[in-house]
Amino acid sequence: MSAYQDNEKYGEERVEYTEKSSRRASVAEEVLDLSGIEATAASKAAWLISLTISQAGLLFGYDTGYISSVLVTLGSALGHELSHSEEELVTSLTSGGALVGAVYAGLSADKYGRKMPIWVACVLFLVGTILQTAAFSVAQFAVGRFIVGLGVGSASMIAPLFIGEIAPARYRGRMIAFNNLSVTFGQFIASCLGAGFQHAGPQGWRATVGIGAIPAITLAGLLFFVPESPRQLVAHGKVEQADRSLQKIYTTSTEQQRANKIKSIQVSLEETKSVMSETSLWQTAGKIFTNAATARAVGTACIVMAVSQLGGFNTLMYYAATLFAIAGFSNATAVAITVSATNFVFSFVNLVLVDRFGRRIILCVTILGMAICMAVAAISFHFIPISQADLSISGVAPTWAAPLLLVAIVCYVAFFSSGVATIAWIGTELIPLEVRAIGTMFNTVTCWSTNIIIASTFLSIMKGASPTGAFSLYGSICFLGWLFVIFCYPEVKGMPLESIREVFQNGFGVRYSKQWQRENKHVPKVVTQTFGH
Ligand SMILES: O[C@H]1[C@H](O)[C@@H](O)[C@H](O)[C@@H](O)[C@H]1O
Repeated sequence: MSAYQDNEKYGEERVEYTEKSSRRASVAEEVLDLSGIEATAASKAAWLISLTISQAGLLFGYDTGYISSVLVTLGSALGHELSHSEEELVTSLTSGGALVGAVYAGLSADKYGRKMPIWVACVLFLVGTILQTAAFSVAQFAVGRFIVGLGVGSASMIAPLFIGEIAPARYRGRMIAFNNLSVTFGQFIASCLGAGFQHAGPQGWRATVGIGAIPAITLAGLLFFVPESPRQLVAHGKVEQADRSLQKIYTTSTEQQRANKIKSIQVSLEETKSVMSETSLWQTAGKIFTNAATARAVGTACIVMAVSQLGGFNTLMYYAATLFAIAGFSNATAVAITVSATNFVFSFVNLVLVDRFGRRIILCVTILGMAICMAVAAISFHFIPISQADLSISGVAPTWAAPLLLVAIVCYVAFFSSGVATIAWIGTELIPLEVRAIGTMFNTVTCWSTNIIIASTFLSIMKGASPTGAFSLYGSICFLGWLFVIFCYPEVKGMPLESIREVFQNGFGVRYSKQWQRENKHVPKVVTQTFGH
């Protein structure tokens, strides 16, 4: 059976599946018309464009990744040694900035297109980086961290959205997962450079921070060669430009196929507009909570995002070197590389597994794994004598305790990265179209607000409740998250949008989705997944 026939057969089933609602059926037919263009090979340009935009992810990763090594190498370069609360402040200010940046980018993206917010992010990255690199006071460093955060938030919101819009449907999952891979790659590079520049003297950290300016400049330059999102161009009535942009992405497409694609974009824009124009932004947001099915869909995405953050991963990303120094490792910045390296390597694993095995089974296995690893880390800490007053080592630990801690942390990161790290972002596929934009923003806001909680309380919790207490807390959150997934997370792998809507109609749809998966096991998947931050 040819790819086209496959699509046709699949389309028929999809239309049948959605015949309850004529409006949904008509949307399915619109999607059917795209089978031709979606079957054409993705051009080199499409990949190059995604690669370029993914640099925004790299910047997000780099700027959240270097703080771990910088905290332990700053010394008194900012006038005095930082107290634990100052460390928490400069760390969480980037998350705070990201929260503001994501909201701003989310609200203005439709007005200014996708490229402009990325350019703005590049400028913010650059200004924030210069301020930090040249800082001799905590205040200047803190302001720089906040400004960089604004860029991180904007990048975390726009890059996946942009990629989702230019990517041919067949490659969308991989292209967006690639963006997350760039985040983890940025974090990995940051920890390697941080460990390297530690040996360049007391001001070496300035080089680690300053290097972040390079990708910001190259991204700003390369962006001139990237076409604006066809969806954005159509939304602003620039149909001819949209056609040229599509031609670059689908090089072997015919004029008719591109016309169909543009028509389908117009239909989907109309749908969104008719819902949005009859209501204000707040009313649209209100819709999420007044419609039980929508509330369940958005709630599920946000809860999984919250688990990904409150489960404690970023305490390791931001404080790994501090933590390993507390646990008695002599070259803590080098040991901290294991965290970012594991994170990077296992995001490849997610990329390979997520469409094959589905989200639910991966989450069930990996979140439980995270909970168990946190419990082992808590037990290891129990045997390492740490004074709670100043988090310094105050005795001799059994020889197995620190290595066991390291193994537990590495396994935890592997579970995190191959599962909930990326799936938390993919979760926006659960959100119905009419509230997708605002729902996606809720998801991103959930990410950064829970991230702030983690980043600004880690050292205080370690001091107040002991390291064992802190890690038990994160382990318990993972365990609760696991229970949530078991009872409430439906499997929507390969499901058309119209069916995802049905999933949440009567409850969380775990059983419904299982049945759907069984019935559609052998149906080829085309134009079915939506991803995006
Ligand atoms: O998906 C990303 C990524 O995995 C990063 O490593 C992590 O720092 C972020 O918090 C997360 O949202």
